[in-house]
Amino acid sequence: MTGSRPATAPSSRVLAGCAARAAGTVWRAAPAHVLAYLATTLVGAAGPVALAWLAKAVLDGVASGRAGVLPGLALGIAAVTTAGAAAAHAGQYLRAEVDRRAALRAKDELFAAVSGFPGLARFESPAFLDRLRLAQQSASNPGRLVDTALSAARGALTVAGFIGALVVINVGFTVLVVVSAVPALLIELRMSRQRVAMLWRIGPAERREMFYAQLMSTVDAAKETRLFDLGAFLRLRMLTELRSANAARRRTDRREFLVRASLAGTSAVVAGAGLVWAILAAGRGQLGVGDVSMFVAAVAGVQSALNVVVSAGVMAYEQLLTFHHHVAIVTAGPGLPVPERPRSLPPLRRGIELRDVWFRYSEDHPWVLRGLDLFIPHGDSVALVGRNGAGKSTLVKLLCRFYDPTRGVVLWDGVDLRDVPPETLRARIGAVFQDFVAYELTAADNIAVGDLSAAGDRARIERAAREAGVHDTVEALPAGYRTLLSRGFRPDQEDGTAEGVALSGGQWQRVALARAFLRHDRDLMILDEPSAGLDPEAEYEVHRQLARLRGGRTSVLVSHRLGAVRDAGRIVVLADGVVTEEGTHAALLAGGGAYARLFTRQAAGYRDDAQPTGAAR
Ligand SMILES: Nc1ncnc2c1ncn2[C@@H]1O[C@H](COP(=O)(O)OP(=O)(O)OP(=O)(O)O)[C@@H](O)[C@H]1O
Repeated sequence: MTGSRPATAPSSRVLAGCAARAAGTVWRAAPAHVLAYLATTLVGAAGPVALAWLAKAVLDGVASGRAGVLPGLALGIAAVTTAGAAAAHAGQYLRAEVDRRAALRAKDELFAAVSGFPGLARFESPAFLDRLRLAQQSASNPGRLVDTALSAARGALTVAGFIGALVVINVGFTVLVVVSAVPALLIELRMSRQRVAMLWRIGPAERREMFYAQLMSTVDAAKETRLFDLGAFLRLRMLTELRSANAARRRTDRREFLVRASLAGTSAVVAGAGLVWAILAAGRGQLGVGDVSMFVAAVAGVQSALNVVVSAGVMAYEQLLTFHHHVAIVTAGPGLPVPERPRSLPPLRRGIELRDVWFRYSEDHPWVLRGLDLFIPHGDSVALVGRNGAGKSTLVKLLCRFYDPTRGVVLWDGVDLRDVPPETLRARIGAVFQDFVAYELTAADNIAVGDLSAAGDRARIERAAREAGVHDTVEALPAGYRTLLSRGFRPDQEDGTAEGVALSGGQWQRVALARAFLRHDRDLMILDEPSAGLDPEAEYEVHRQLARLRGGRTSVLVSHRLGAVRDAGRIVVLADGVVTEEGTHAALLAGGGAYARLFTRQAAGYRDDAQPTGAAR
């Protein structure tokens, strides 16, 4: 449901479900504020009608010379006007507060769902990302829906009040005014469906526009965009996307403008006809001065209140259509099959087996793994090597169950990973990923994300940092472990943290390693290029530490630096989606296969570099 394009507008049953969900969200977020807002709405709705009746009474009193009633009526007008003004201001505050509280709740619900998706596939689906953007934009919709529903109710009350007055004066005309609003409602509903469909169509262009804008405004891309002089190129691309989105919006706006102008013209004709009739009737003595005043106020009141009802209904419909994306995401389910009867995952005893594993990222993508068989014995270190794109990182992602194999199974001591809740599996795994995240958080938090139970436990964090060889670097930062590892945010004054800093690539690599060291006691440690970016001494030191801490535990190491993998208990070469060679460093060298060729080539590179120094001696 979340991964595909919505071909048609959701059915009215689905929209009713969305409305119920939005109402529930608002009610749970701010019940007292909603009730108070309801009260101010009632006062606001009753005000204009009461004023029209009071004005009629004043005019009738003046015309009939009953001056005695006038002071009471004047007081009444003053009271109604004051109450209306107070209700309007209180209503404004209450509406904003209901909006804020409901948006907070909706956002919480949305991101709880999104961060709960165990797999990665949805985040690689453009349709899902379009939907997520619209869902984020609709976080305020539940609050706004209350607002629109109340405006509709306010409008309906005003209509009812004025209709009471109009009916007394001219029944036929009353029917005409009300019936003339029906086509307007139908036309507006159709236009709002078209607007929402347009917003969905321009979603990709708007996301691309944001992407180009981000490239031009973030430090990550600043080096390349400046050196390659990409400013004008990116700006042009951004503006092209913006222009195409604008063109679609403009077409919709123009159509709506023309239709609304015609509708307004029709209303004006109806009101004008009413006015002519009232004046002629007054001339014939059929209507008094107060009646004419009431009639004019009632026609204008009914028409404008009907307008309010129609636009509120249409707005609510539009808000529901967008909020539908939110509901689709929060009710989408996990995205990876969840076991009906989940099995527990005992500590690893025998090993992890990939049995005849076939994998491709989607049906439109080529096979990455083609019937791969591999056993990772408990307590052993297995190194994965192979050319770029051979599927090493993909295999690692299957071990973490970010995806399920397209065919075949991954077994943990014989238990299919599909039968285990993903969070249970992941709690048993430690990892450094090739594309680890540089969080814009403090140094301490950046390490603690490896195991949040260590947050606040400075001794544990420091130990991990020492093991990763980054403790001295962090200590030397302006605020030590409290230093923000980003130059993108202002320091938190209250917290006393200093100006943020930027770390070097190798220093970041060590921070990522420190996260893994926090989890060194897990059953399986995955190290995907853990020493990329480290200087040779640091690399040697890190691998020594890893070997010491991991001694007797299971690990999978992915590295192109064959010097780093030679000590692994078993080296596995991947090519063409299968294991082509497997064995110890010595055995593979002796075998003279692909590994031996790669290793000899790398080693020769080092020897060639060393030659001149040796020759000079
Ligand atoms: N998320 C993805 N969606 C689609 N295809 C992907 C995705 N990730 C990787 N691939 C493709 O899968 C293949 C294997 O990629 P993978 O990252 O597993 O290779 P690797 O052996 O780790 O490469 P490297 O040594 O360059 O890191 C590549 O052809 C890549 O284009």
